[in-house]
Amino acid sequence: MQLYLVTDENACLGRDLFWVVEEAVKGGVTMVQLREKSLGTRAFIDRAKKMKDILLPYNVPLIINDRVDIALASDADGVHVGQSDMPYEMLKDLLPPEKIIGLSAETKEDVLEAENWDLTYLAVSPLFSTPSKTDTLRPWGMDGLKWVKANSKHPLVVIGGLNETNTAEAISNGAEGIAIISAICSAISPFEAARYLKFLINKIEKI
Ligand SMILES: Cc1ncc(COP(=O)(O)OP(=O)(O)O)c(N)n1
Ligand SMILES: Cc1ncsc1CCOP(=O)(O)O
Ligand SMILES: [Mg+2]
Repeated sequence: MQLYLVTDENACLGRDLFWVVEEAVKGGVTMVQLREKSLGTRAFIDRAKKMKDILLPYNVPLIINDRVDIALASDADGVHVGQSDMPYEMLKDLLPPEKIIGLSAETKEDVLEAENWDLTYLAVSPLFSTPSKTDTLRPWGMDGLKWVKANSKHPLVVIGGLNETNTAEAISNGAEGIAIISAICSAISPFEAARYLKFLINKIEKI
């Protein structure tokens, strides 16, 4: 079960992004996605390399949002793409076979199409509506998650509005990864927020 931190510098309340990420990892985050929407290519590569150096001692994989070139240049562990990013077939050709590939599914059609592909995970996106990303289609909701679980062969990550109040229910309905921006990045203590979410995940895993 993954506690998956997706970064957003704006959500970090003016605190250093690397500090926020390392605190979250110390608290129990098991995977990190570097999500940069306005950084130039060179600055993105530099940031990815620094992030990788920070994550390496914790054995936490680094995923790059959207950009396969940045993932290759920084030797990150994988890429997350959405429905308007690089198509799966091209990604598969460009990435070494051991790299992680995550894909967002926004519709039932996306879920069924992804059955043809060899993904590391499929993201149910967004599970709930969220101010952290507003250019989304209709949220799946818990009933939508149940449908995806019944119709997909892939491990499922949920994203959008996840926090300590709904993590357990998402796991009971089939999520194998909980992806989060604000409930960790904007927490007073990213360490404590991650620790509590990890505690909830461990608790439900034991049931
Ligand atoms: C884990 C995870 N799930 C979904 C998304 C959203 O990806 P996408 O639809 O490509 O939107 P952007 O993040 O690129 O704005 C994600 N990043 N991570
Ligand atoms: C990147 C992304 N993709 C779908 S929802 C979302 C934002 C999730 O942010 P939060 O955890 O703050 O709701
Ligand atoms: Mg994208």
